[in-house]
Amino acid sequence: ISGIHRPAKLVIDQQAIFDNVQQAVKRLPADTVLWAVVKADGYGHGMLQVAQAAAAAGATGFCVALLDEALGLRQAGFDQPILVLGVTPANQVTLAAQQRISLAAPDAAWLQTAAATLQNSTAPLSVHLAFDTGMGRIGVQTVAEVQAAMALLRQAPFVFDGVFTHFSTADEADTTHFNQQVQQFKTLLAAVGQRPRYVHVANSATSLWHQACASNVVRFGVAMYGLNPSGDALPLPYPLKPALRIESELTFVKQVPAGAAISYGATYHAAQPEWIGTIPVGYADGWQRRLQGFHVLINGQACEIVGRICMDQLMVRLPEKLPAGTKVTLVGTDGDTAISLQDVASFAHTIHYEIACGLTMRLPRVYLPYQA
Ligand SMILES: Cc1ncc(COP(=O)(O)O)c(CNc2conc2O)c1O
Repeated sequence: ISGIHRPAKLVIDQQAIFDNVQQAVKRLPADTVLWAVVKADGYGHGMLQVAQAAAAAGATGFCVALLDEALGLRQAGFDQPILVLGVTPANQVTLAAQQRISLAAPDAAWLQTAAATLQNSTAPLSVHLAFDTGMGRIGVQTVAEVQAAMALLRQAPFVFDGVFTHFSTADEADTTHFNQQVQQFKTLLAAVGQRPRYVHVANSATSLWHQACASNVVRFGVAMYGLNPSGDALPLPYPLKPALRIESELTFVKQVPAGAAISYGATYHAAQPEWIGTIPVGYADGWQRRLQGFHVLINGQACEIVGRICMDQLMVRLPEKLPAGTKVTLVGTDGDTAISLQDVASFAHTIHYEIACGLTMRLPRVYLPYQA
């Protein structure tokens, strides 16, 4: 049930997605392609609409986390290469083979089970062997494990399409761990022998701040949404356009006397007679309770969120009496003030990835189209 009868929405600017991808494609090293990372419903922005704009801007493939997300892209008519970055249960890989979806292979044991699952499959399974070079999540870690996997990979039912790794500190100024991962990647890559078609290591941060080693695919996620992978730790080498705004309206306005309590737990008391506005957004929309004390923008002014954030509503202190229906900006620009997803994330002691992915489906998404 999306709340189209509620004045609250996510506005996703597909032109920003298009422009961010186009800028990145222009900067790709020779013989390198960009695959758009559209997992988690496009980091909350809408998987299909992001995929459409990214492909129009030059993305030649997609990365997702789950086979189900890949199937969603295929069902929507996307025919490009799709790589599932997470571990798909090895006994459920038949659909991937049938739908020409590439799967991450985490080790030889997985390959063994996948081969048994596919013994009657008419379609081969495209796999990318995952190297764990220091992310500590999935993949082979030693030359011996690479060799064990290679013994299975170069024969039916597999098409050995790629090897990849994932850097855990590419968005940090300290490059110690990053450099160790690069070295380990080179060691494991050497054990592969003849390289597969795709060799890839780069997330957004790597593509922005590092020369990706021996890699011919960039797995472009957070920067496509216009967000700095480092938060505000590292300066961007080129500008990115944030794609997401969150807009609502005041639904109720009242004046309260000094000492009046606001919201659950009566944790806020008006210090003097105050105008209080109610906004139809709450933690069930992903606007976390810990954002109490943060602010929204109304008529270009920051208005503090007062009292506990409810499931479906929150209250703010207004500078003056304002009519119900007054526009509210939770994320975006209002006059010469702005609230970024990073601002929200910082206040909530988290990262903008989590804020974006946490915006629930109850908030309707409105798309501003791109001009190719
Ligand atoms: C294997 C892999 N490649 C590429 C990306 C894209 O990274 P980017 O969005 O920084 O460009 C991710 C994002 N994975 C996650 C992002 O946040 N938590 C994650 O697990 C990933 O897990």
